[in-house]
Amino acid sequence: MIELQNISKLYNTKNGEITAVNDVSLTIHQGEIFGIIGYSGAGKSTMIRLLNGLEKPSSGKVLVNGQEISSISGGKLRAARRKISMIFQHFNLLWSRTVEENIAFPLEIAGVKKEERAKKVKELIDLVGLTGREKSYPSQLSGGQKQRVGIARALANNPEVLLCDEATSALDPETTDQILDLLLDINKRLGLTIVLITHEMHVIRKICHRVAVMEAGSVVEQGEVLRVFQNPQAPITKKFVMQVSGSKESKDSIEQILKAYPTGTIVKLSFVGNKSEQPIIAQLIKEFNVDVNIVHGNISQTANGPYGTLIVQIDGDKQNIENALRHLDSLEIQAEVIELD
Ligand SMILES: Nc1ncnc2c1ncn2[C@@H]1O[C@H](COP(=O)(O)OP(=O)(O)OP(=O)(O)O)[C@@H](O)[C@H]1O
Repeated sequence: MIELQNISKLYNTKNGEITAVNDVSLTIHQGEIFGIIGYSGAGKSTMIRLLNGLEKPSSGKVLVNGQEISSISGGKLRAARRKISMIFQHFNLLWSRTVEENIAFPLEIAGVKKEERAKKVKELIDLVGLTGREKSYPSQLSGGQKQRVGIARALANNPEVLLCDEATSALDPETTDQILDLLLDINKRLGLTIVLITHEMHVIRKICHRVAVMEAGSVVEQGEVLRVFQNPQAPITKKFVMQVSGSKESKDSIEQILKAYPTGTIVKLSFVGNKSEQPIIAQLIKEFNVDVNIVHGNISQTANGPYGTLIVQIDGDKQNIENALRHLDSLEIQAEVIELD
């Protein structure tokens, strides 16, 4: 439903030309939650502005529902943009208006009649869990509640796409999780397509179906979140995955266990879906007559199911270890022998 075809965006600055986005092609399907992750300066904000038609690409096309956002202007662009809504890191609420007046604002602009407006505002307040806070002003709300107002306001005109610009970056971890749960719920209930930009892999892991990783204006990797977690390719993707998989601790643990058990083979197992629930370790010990020490383990839930890594030391007869590794391979569990460098 959203297609970016060979998009580039150049800016002329007094220090010369800057390529903010460099030949990016992406397809975002209807009803999915698509994440764009990158460090500061990677080009994420520029991408969002290209998606909602605030900026025109220097070359390439942006298509939303078959309509070329990048080439229309005036009334046509305004009509197309009504179907694309946005929430922001710092909420962008009107401070002199109450919760219900903030949510009613886009409906007023669209010319919706008073009675219908009140009905819609009530519905939205219920949807985002703000019942009882209708008459509060933004200054009287917590960060999470402010973002709930932002979400309700963004949904007022029944958009087809919700763009989230670092929507949880100003929130503490617990509130972040609550807002992400709300976005997931809205995505499921309304079938709304959500595109979010973030620098936090936790956000991607928790709610996105697919992800694009950006570095210096380019998309260096994209794919299903589970696949990217299990098998990151680009060095920057590996760094992002490390943010949530605790690989740093595992390196320390491996050093410790190598000191304690200088024999055997250290293996990192990665598994997805219900393979993470099988009694794999018990099987290895029973069937292949090897000892298995658990060094480090971690299971994460993603929007597409569980993803786990387990680092183990397998010890015993060399042939038995090889057979055990072959068995893991046949279960389609990724087993990577690791050594410290
Ligand atoms: N209007 C502009 N004029 C000139 N350069 C710009 C403009 N907007 C962005 N840039 C440059 O383009 C590059 C990408 O910026 P962008 O804001 O899209 O990155 P980002 O990933 O969103 O980073 P951040 O999270 O820090 O905003 C940067 O080098 C930035 O300085």
